[in-house]
Amino acid sequence: MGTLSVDWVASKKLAAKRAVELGKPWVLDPVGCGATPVRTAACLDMLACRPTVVRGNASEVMALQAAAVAAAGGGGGGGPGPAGRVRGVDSTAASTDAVEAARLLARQYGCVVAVSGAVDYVTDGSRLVAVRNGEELLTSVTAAGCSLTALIAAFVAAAPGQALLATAHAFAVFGLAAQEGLRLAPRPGPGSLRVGLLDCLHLMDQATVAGGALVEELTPGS
Ligand SMILES: Nc1ncnc2c1ncn2[C@@H]1O[C@H](COP(=O)(O)OP(=O)(O)OP(=O)(O)O)[C@@H](O)[C@H]1O
Ligand SMILES: Cc1ncsc1CCO
Repeated sequence: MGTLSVDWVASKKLAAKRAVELGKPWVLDPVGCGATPVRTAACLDMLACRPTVVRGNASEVMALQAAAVAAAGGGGGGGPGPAGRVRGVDSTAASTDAVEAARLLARQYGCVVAVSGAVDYVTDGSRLVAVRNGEELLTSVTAAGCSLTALIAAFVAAAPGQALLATAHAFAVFGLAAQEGLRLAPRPGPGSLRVGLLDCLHLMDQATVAGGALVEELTPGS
């Protein structure tokens, strides 16, 4: 979502609508959804433009889902509840708490919804995939989540028919790059992590992904 100036919001909507017309996937990152009414309304407006994937932290996904239900005239308009309350752009809830909201949102909008956290969850409303390649220090790197969203967009653009698995593997690659970046860092802090993450994303190879990606399908019966 970034900055919500009038021109930016209008531009985002035009870009999303054109992408849909051209059959190109796009990803919504509902930054700070639930933090202010203006941000929530803007996120809902973007959701109506039919993203291929929504990627947020637990609080953002729960707030967006509650707002989507309210907008559709259903109950639940009273906000996301204590677990999903948003403090600025950071999550105050665990990703596990947002799985059901993610599933409902994915069903309502026919998109993939991904929740980042200690375990990352990705769902298309039917299937559910967990990714366990997280690195906790990433939460101290500003805009790590936004960068992850950009990586998801690249993966989904490369495999548009497989948005669920492309999203899950973007999480895995991002986490692996962070872990390796931290291992190679001169000091174990967020500044060094930021640089190490970029280096390791650039140097990522197939063997590292094949050997390290912890992507697990949790769909019942799978
Ligand atoms: N508790 C945690 N333990 C391990 N990894 C985590 C944890 N929380 C988040 N991550 C990882 O951090 C990355 C960013 O996710 P996060 O949920 O912090 O996004 P965000 O809140 O949208 O970030 P930002 O606001 O900085 O853009 C993801 O790759 C996720 O796997
Ligand atoms: C939009 C934006 N600008 C800096 S950080 C950030 C997103 C934090 O999630």
